[in-house]
Amino acid sequence: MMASKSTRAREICDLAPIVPVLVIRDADHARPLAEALVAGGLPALEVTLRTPAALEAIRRMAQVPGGVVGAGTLVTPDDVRAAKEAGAQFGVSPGATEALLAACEAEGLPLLPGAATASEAMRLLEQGYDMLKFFPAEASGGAPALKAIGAPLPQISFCPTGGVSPGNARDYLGLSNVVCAGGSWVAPVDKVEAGDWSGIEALARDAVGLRG
Ligand SMILES: O=C(O)C(=O)C[C@H](O)[C@H](O)COP(=O)(O)O
Repeated sequence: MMASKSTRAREICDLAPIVPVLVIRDADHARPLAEALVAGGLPALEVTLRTPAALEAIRRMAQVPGGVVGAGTLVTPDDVRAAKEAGAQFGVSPGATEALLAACEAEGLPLLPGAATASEAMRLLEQGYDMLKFFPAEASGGAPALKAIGAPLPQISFCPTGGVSPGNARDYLGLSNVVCAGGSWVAPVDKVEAGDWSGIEALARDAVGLRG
């Protein structure tokens, strides 16, 4: 049995029930946004590499006490190197390729790799990863699908992401193979653009209450 390569990713997923998935257009929003989410009880933050501001946002969020900032949307080895250089403490990818896994291992960046099927999850398990992102969660069958995958593969844990909302998060968080879930609803674009940091802190607090 290979040693787990997911030890650090699992620790990060254990920090809170929800990992905010962040799309940041203006790096000036990064620090107050991270402070609001951390204050609300969500310390693990995933900044998607989907905007030109993302790497600068990671740099700034990495300065926020109590936060653990990661880079999402890792697709290529160049993404991995850029994320690491910006100060990301973990990475998240929608799927997994040999090149991506090798780059994360070479850079020492803990990775939460994406899988949507039993075969994808089994291939990652063979390579030492037992904490995975279930993506796209709702489109792949939601909590019933993840529960069914977990029956024969109880040694793999998941962070479902994609379509997770306050309305369905409890369905996922109640599964024995779910450690946390990812979601963008805790940082809605209108609140970020308006600088409504207290509103975002309140959304984070509500998200923490989804477990239990
Ligand atoms: O960009 C990435 O790295 C992704 O993998 C996609 C995100 O995880 C989902 O877009 C979040 O989904 P929503 O919470 O439904 O908005």
